[in-house]
Order: sequence, then C-alpha cells, then structure tokens
Amino acid sequence: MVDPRIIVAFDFPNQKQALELAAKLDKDLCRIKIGKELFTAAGPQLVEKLMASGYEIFLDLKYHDIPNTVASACKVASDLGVWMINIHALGGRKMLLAAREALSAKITKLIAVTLLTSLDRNALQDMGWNDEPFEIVRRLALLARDCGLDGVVCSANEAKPLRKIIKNDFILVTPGIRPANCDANDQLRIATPQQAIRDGADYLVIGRPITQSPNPLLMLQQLNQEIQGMEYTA
Ligand SMILES: O=C(O)c1cc(=O)[nH]c(=O)n1[C@@H]1O[C@H](COP(=O)(O)O)[C@@H](O)[C@H]1O
Repeated sequence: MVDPRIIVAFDFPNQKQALELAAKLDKDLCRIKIGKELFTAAGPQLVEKLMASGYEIFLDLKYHDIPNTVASACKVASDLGVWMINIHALGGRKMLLAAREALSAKITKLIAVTLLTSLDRNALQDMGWNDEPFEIVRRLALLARDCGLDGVVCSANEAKPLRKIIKNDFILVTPGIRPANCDANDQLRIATPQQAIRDGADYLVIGRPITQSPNPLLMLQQLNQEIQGMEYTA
C-alpha cells in the first residue's frame, strides 16, 4: 500500500475547483487536505466524492471547543471514513482525552495542532505569551502524546528538536513547506520539503505551491522526486 508523504491543501471556495484539481493529480502521489473553507462550501458530499475517486482525506477542521462538543464532532468526522482529523492542542488535556476516547477504534488518525505556522514570537507576545514558540510547541506536543493522540501538526523547523524527545511512531505533520525560490505567502516558519523530511517530518502539507502552479501534477511529481528515499537524519 502506497503511503504518499505529500498532503495537498485543497484551500478552495467551491467543489468545482476541488474536483478539477483532484482529476489532474494522482492519488498514489498525494493525499488531500480539506479545510474549513472547502468543507464549509461543499460539505461531507465532497469528502465522499474524493474518497470514491481513491484519495485519502485529511479533514482539517481544527476542532477547538469544550470536550463534549469536540469529542462528538470527532466521532462524526471519523464516521465519514477519513484518514486523518485534527484538533487544537490548546483545547487542553480534557478536550484531547475526550477526542481520543471518541476515536478509540484508532482507524482515523487523530492529531493535534500545536502552534500555527503563521504565529511568530511577536504574535505570541501580542497575546501575552512570552515563551519561545518552540517551548510552547514542545509542551503541547508532549501533552498530545500523553493524551494518546497519533501525532501533531508543527512547523518543519520544530520537527528536528521534537524528534529528539518524541519517538518515531508519533506522527509529525508539517505545513509551511516551500520549495526553494517559492513565495512564502503568509507563512512565517517555513522549510523546504527535503529539510522537513530530514528533520523528522512524516507528512508535508503543501498548498499554494501545488494548487497555484500552472502544472500541479508536474509540481507534485517533482516534489515527490525531491524527497524520494529521504529519511530522518538524527
Ligand atoms: O493544520 C494545518 O494544516 C495547518 C497548520 C498550521 O499551523 N499552518 C498551516 O498552514 N496549516 C495549513 O496548511 C496549509 C498550508 O497551505 P500553503 O501555505 O498554501 O502551503 C493551509 O491549508 C493551512 O490551513
């Protein structure tokens, strides 16, 4: 069974654009991430359509609410048959445990967002947090692991120090990936695909560099080629 390491972020406002891009890409080379924008526009029917065409889906709705609400949402999301879902680690221990319990069958992977890659030290200070971003990521990742989650979302720059303290069976999903010479857009903590894999990332979330490319399939093939055979180097 193929285990593509690239997850393409389908950040689109409608189903039409999503289906058009899915038809151009290759299910053996990527998984698809459906986030808040596309899910709000197209809902579970689109998830089902993309799964029917063979894609595995990461439903990125980043749930963050009281434990009961999050646990119930996780259960419904998992019942769709998606490959992975996520919640915010900042929801706290009780919320993480409730979500884990709701997905006790462990078929859908349950991961936690640590700190968004769009936040830097200044943004954290604005909210009254004076710790270094990595210190917050480290604590949230350990909390997620203690609560039995399958992994975390973190920036690629944090993958390396996290891998030193967390074993390989804990999944690291890294967004903020930019091939060399590519626009960073609104991402503040970025890395190249090769660097992310070398530093211990398991899966790379890549959006605009693929979705805005004139030839998305070619870009996907090139990115897969760049990381082919690469492994974590401690
Ligand atoms: O959970 C995510 O996927 C996520 C977490 C995070 O900290 N930063 C982040 O960029 N993402 C998502 O990763 C994708 C990145 O897209 P691009 O910046 O276009 O590559 C977007 O869909 C974001 O919602």
